[in-house]
Amino acid sequence: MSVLGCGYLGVTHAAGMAELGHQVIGIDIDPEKIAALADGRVPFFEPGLDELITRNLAAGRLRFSTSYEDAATADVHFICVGTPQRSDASAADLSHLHAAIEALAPSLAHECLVVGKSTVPVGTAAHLAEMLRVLVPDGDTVSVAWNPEFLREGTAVADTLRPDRLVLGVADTAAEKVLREVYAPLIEAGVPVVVADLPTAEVIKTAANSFMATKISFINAIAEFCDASGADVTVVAEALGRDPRIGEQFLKAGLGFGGGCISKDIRAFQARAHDLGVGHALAFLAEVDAVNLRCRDRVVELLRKQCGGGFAGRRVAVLGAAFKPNTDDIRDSPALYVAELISREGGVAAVYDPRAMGNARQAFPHLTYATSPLDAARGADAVALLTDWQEFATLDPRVLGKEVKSRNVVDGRHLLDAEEWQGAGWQYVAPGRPALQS
Ligand SMILES: NC(=O)c1ccc[n+]([C@@H]2O[C@H](COP(=O)([O-])OP(=O)(O)OC[C@H]3O[C@@H](n4cnc5c(N)ncnc54)[C@H](O)[C@@H]3O)[C@@H](O)[C@H]2O)c1
Ligand SMILES: O=c1ccn([C@@H]2O[C@H](COP(=O)(O)OP(=O)(O)O[C@H]3O[C@H](CO)[C@@H](O)[C@H](O)[C@H]3O)[C@@H](O)[C@H]2O)c(=O)[nH]1
Repeated sequence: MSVLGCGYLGVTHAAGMAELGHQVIGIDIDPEKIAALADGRVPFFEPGLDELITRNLAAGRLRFSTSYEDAATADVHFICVGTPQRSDASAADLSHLHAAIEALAPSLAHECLVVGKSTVPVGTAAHLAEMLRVLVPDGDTVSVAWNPEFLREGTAVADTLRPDRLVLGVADTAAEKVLREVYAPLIEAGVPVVVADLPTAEVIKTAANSFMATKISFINAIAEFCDASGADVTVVAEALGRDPRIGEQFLKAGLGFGGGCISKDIRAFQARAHDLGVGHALAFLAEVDAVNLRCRDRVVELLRKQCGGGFAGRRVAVLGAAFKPNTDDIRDSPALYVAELISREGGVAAVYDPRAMGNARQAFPHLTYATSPLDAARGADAVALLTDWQEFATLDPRVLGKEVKSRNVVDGRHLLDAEEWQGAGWQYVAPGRPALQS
């Protein structure tokens, strides 16, 4: 089989499929990425992925190439290219997807299945099937399926090898049979399968991300309400989460969601709803987005207060650059948004992240970069905890307290032990916990 697009999703999927015993070739247009992968070097940080790739390269089940011709003999082609937000609109940019289909089509001369995994607006699978009918020499032999992916960065390997469910979006039973064969080891191990038609499979993915976004923004809206009413959002969330109908996951308030998926997916979902004449049905997602973006500004405001009303001439230790822990991905990172605002207002944002320093430096070269949390804290007017890396949870507030100019901390991820930090003489503040701020 082939995997087209070797980014966070594609390379994990390629290695995962090889681990299941398939012969896999990963194709990408980025020659540096392919050279690194062929050499067993993963161009980003994802726990456990190096070992998976090294093992499957050595076993001869996994190869990488920049040439679509090398994918010609495969009978299943997984499409994993990016579908980012368009630069001029909230809709998804499908140009990489179209380019991949155009590049693949001339090589398709025998019966095969093209399986989309990228997250797309409903109707995309049907459009790609139409493109293939026109572009492929004997177009009838190619069918299209949609198999959306639910992996999370940071746990991508486990999510691929032990998914919660497999969604098989198919137009006929032949495609379903092929996908059941591809995933046979997982299905035999008990992974539930949901078989759907193509539009349903496409909608399942964007609905899933929209639900998670809504849950996070719900608790962040409650956090705003807590700030006004004197309640504590962490206790509210704990009590809500104990109800199995609500569930405890995705109820962590703070800085809100970022990353390369959720925000762009809820925007693309709304754009598609507008196209289909049902914009009103998903209008609430605009509010979900707005609540989420407000979280970042609310954390900036807490920091501004701690810095005496403005950032000019102040130094803030920014702990975290990745959009979440256990990844080096900084796409739409709330932490870097906050750092950037501090810097723009004349402050020094001294950033430290265990894994994302390289990416952050490249995208935000004008920020200041520290070699450790202590180095970031040296002479700081405030410490901002913005990504919930476990190594930040165990920071000793007494040790850090010796480095800073003023013992001010904003816990944007509700990670730190408020009592411990207050006991060590810090002014601890966190969104949605107003009682701690007096
Ligand atoms: N990252 C995740 O956790 C995740 C999870 C589920 C679904 N998704 C979805 O998967 C898709 C990919 O996301 P990602 O995070 O892996 O993006 P990414 O930007 O990390 O990777 C995309 C890759 O596609 C390559 N590419 C672009 N055009 C190509 C072409 N014509 N042919 C071959 N390769 C091409 C790029 O060079 C890049 O390596 C998106 O639709 C995303 O929404 C991502
Ligand atoms: O209670 C919570 C949970 C998460 N987050 C934030 O939400 C963002 C997204 O987190 P997560 O969903 O774990 O990360 P992703 O790797 O972006 O994964 C999401 O996006 C992927 C791409 O579509 C999907 O495959 C996954 O199922 C979906 O969880 C991060 O910034 C988190 O810090 C919170 O603020 N509070």
